[in-house]
Amino acid sequence: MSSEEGLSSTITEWLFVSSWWLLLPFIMLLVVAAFIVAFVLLLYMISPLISPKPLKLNGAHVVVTGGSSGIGKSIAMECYRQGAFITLVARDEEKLLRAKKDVEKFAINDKQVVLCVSVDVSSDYTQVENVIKQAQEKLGPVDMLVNCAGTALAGKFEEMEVEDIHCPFHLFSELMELNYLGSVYPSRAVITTMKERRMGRIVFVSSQAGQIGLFGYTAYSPSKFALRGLAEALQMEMKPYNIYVTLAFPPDTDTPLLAEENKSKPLETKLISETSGVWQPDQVAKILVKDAVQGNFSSSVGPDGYMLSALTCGMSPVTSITEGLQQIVTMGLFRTIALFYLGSFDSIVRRCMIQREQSKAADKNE
Ligand SMILES: NC(=O)C1=CN([C@@H]2O[C@H](COP(=O)(O)OP(=O)(O)OC[C@H]3O[C@@H](n4cnc5c(N)ncnc54)[C@H](OP(=O)(O)O)[C@@H]3O)[C@@H](O)[C@H]2O)C=CC1
Ligand SMILES: CCCCCCCCCCCCCCCC(=O)[C@@H](N)CO
Repeated sequence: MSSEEGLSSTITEWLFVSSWWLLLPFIMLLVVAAFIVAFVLLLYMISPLISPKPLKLNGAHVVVTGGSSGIGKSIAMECYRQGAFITLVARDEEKLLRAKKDVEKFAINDKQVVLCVSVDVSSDYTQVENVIKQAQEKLGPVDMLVNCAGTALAGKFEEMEVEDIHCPFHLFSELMELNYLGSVYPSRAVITTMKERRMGRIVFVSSQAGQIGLFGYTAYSPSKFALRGLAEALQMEMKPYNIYVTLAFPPDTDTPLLAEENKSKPLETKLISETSGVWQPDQVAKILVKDAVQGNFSSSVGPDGYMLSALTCGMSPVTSITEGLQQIVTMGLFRTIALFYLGSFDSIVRRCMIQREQSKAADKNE
């Protein structure tokens, strides 16, 4: 037997006798995996085309409504720390001046300025337009607007603000006016210049209660959900002009507003909100500013915030490949987890109701 014959018979033997084809599924799996890896790599290669160019805060003019307290003040401090010029907008002038002093502590050069303007962002568009004009004259065109002025009140639907006979739904319209229109007006006032300059950032501060409707937030949640519609529509209009919109969803944050809100918060709302904990305004501000600078559409805080944003992304714009891939992969898993959360929220509500009825019955018996 020649050596050639020997070789071919070994090959035939290997092909037909040994069970190499058992490996076939694994080989196919490998090929599929290789394709997926190549696809993801390709996506990453084109990602700079999708992701916006980061905004340079150094020397930029940042307007923060609600900048005299809480989250807004922390946002102003964070931007100042990165070299920005700040305009603080709120009503109470004394509070504004105190906040200005706090923000100025974070200066990184001696050219930086903090300007205070007192206006109600929700009552009259012309007034808002005028103060924005004044601010632009003093500190230059607005590079970033943060709409943070807002308020909250929790309570049961049928128990809120019935004492005002002229407008029984006073609270509902008030929250809509401040939280929604109070963000529309300043945004409208800065958008023309931003479009002309082909640059800018607009931030809306919604809430986790703007992602899910929660017990006690029948007035508050809608005012925060409304911001999402505004942000999505505005982003689609503004993208070709290189203007990026960020919608932030903070969890409970340790501010004067939360303290005030807690005084009258139903027990159900308290117990449900505890799920995602209480955060510090500095933590929230740092994340928000980073996302706004990068031009990310949504900004969330903490693991619950992350899950909630991935779960409720819907048709909102995607600003990075990583974000899109994460949403695709995690959607089903997060919905599964969410069902357990929803079950536990329902049982909190039921338990509180039973407890209330029992204590009512006990009171009657006395
Ligand atoms: N704290 C929390 O748990 C969370 C808060 N948020 C949202 O974050 C935003 C800020 O909240 P937070 O920092 O806690 O609140 P604060 O009450 O601490 O600050 C609110 C700021 O808004 C200003 N403001 C209120 N009404 C008006 C108005 N009509 N015109 C102009 N400025 C106004 C206030 O100043 P002045 O009264 O002098 O006008 C103040 O500077 C709100 O939109 C809130 O809904 C979202 C999620 C969680
Ligand atoms: C996978 C699914 C995860 C689900 C997690 C759900 C967590 C729900 C927590 C809701 C907290 C609401 C905070 C509202 C804060 C606010 O806006 C007011 N404090 C304003 O003052």
